[in-house]
Amino acid sequence: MKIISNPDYSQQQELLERPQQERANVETAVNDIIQLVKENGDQALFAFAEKFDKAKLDTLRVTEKEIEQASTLISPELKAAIQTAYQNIYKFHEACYTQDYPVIETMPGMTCWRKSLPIQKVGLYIPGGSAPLFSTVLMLAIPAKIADNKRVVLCSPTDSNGDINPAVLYTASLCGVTEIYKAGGAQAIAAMTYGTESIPAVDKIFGPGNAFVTRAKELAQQQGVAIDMPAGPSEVLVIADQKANPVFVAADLLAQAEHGPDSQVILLTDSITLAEAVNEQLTIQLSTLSRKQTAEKAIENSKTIVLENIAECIKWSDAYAPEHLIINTENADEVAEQIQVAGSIFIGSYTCESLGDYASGTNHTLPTYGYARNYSGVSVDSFVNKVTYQKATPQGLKNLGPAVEIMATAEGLDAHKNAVSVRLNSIKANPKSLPEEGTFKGRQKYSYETARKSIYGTLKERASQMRKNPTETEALVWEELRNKKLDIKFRRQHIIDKYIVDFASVEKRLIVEIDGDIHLNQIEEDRLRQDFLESQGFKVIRFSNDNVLNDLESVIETIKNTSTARPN
Ligand SMILES: NC(=O)c1ccc[n+]([C@@H]2O[C@H](COP(=O)([O-])OP(=O)(O)OC[C@H]3O[C@@H](n4cnc5c(N)ncnc54)[C@H](O)[C@@H]3O)[C@@H](O)[C@H]2O)c1
Ligand SMILES: N[C@H](CO)Cc1c[nH]c[nH+]1
Ligand SMILES: [Zn+2]
Repeated sequence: MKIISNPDYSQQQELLERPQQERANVETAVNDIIQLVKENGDQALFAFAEKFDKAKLDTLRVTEKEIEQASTLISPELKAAIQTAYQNIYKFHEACYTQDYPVIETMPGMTCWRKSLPIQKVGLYIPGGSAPLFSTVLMLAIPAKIADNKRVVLCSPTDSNGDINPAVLYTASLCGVTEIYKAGGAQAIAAMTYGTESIPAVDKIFGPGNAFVTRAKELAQQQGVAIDMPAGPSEVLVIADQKANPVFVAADLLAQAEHGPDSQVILLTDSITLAEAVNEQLTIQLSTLSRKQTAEKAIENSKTIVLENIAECIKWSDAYAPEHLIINTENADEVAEQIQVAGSIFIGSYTCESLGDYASGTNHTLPTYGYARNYSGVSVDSFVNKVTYQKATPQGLKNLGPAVEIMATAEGLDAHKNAVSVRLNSIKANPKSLPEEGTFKGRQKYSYETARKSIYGTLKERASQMRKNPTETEALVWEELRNKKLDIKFRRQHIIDKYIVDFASVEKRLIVEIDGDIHLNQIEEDRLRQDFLESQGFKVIRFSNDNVLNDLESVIETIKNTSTARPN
């Protein structure tokens, strides 16, 4: 690999340039392909399968039988490995996806919140030209599963027998994706953009691919279809110091070089000795690779840059905005902290990129070609839309309306102002007809009025189970509270927004919680819960199991006094 020693900043842009993609040829080819798919639908897809994949197809949808058969064609070891990866990826993606948002009362009576709603139809592209990337199925189908998109379709090219690689089919089915089509390249992207007789048009297209796929995705955006990001030829940048093992560094560079001749790998180091040792290793390791020629071509586009120190390497790495960044230095954690721009970061000499490519848990669908500056890798968030909600009570409108009227007038938008004014006038004209703030009438007394509607179904089931199986202390307290024994109507296991509280008097805005030992481990969680409940106007009193078991009488006395001290 070419070694450039101590360049100055004026050379930075030129040295960090990606290999020029053949823009003009790709552009013309992709435009023609898109046009033909738009005009001729499935027929165009059959013709392109024959032209590019040498496959004669008569249907595009993969049958159930083909999916079942695929499972018999791959080894138990591979299945077990895929399942290990599945679990890690699922665990990480589920944990990073925050579905619950706080309900914020921006002003008294004006509440706002935000919720993730799954995108209705999504299309996953799985590359299959030079290698069948079944690992990419995990990276796209798992977040789709967590997001719960209504329709998930998958396209991938076939081999010359007209078969999609069995590992791709097995993994798709493991992730619950069974609507699979035999279509590759720009034509698959065009099919998911416009729809054909067999393949549906989707709302958003995901997945990496070669230059044709990436360009087609960019063009799809002009037709109102969203895409995850430009995820083109794989690339890696390694920052390594003199202590790094040159065998490891060379292996990491080759791991991405073998993806395609258009891949690029960069080594930034402060040690010429390491740079030379890595070059020796590249020669040794290249000779053993099955994809030697591909990797060799990529290495021709690649370089080692020797800089004054690791601080300089960090600056140059940020300027390159790598898809993958491996930090193989003594103080790798500190270096990682200082990085500002990268798709995914691999820290320390044992964290090779292959771990993330397959199974660490993170996503390998990442922005290439410098797009790490402004795009993130795929996550569950990529599969949902965040919808905002707001609700004003009459008091909320009275509190906020006048400011909106003034702003609308200042913008010269009378109709906007009127939408507020007509309501304020109606409140003024009929003040008595309005419900009192904070009171619950008739059927509104039930949980679903205080629960968050979107999760009420789930919580209702849970609350009902909890009512059937109370803890010993809950049962003791309930005996004293039930049937308005304290002249207060209490509900047990009552749902308020996303929480189930032990006992609540909605009318008195009083909540009683009995804390078991588990609460010792969730102090922060309890605090957030309490803050929220208080923000909704509830007073929360807590008792420990011991309080209840040792002195139930004074527990009940406290509840009685607290509640009577807070009139409606
Ligand atoms: N950035 C990421 O997150 C990421 C992840 C995985 C893979 N990748 C990259 O994905 C790419 C996969 O590329 P691939 O080629 O192996 O598979 P691919 O499935 O993207 O492309 C194969 C298809 O390209 C089309 N094609 C081939 N030659 C063509 C031509 N001359 N004109 C028009 N269409 C043509 C064919 O239809 C073929 O089926 C690699 O570059 C790899 O580095 C990137
Ligand atoms: N390195 C690729 C992401 O850019 C992902 C991959 C799949 N299989 C092996 N590697
Ligand atoms: Zn890879």
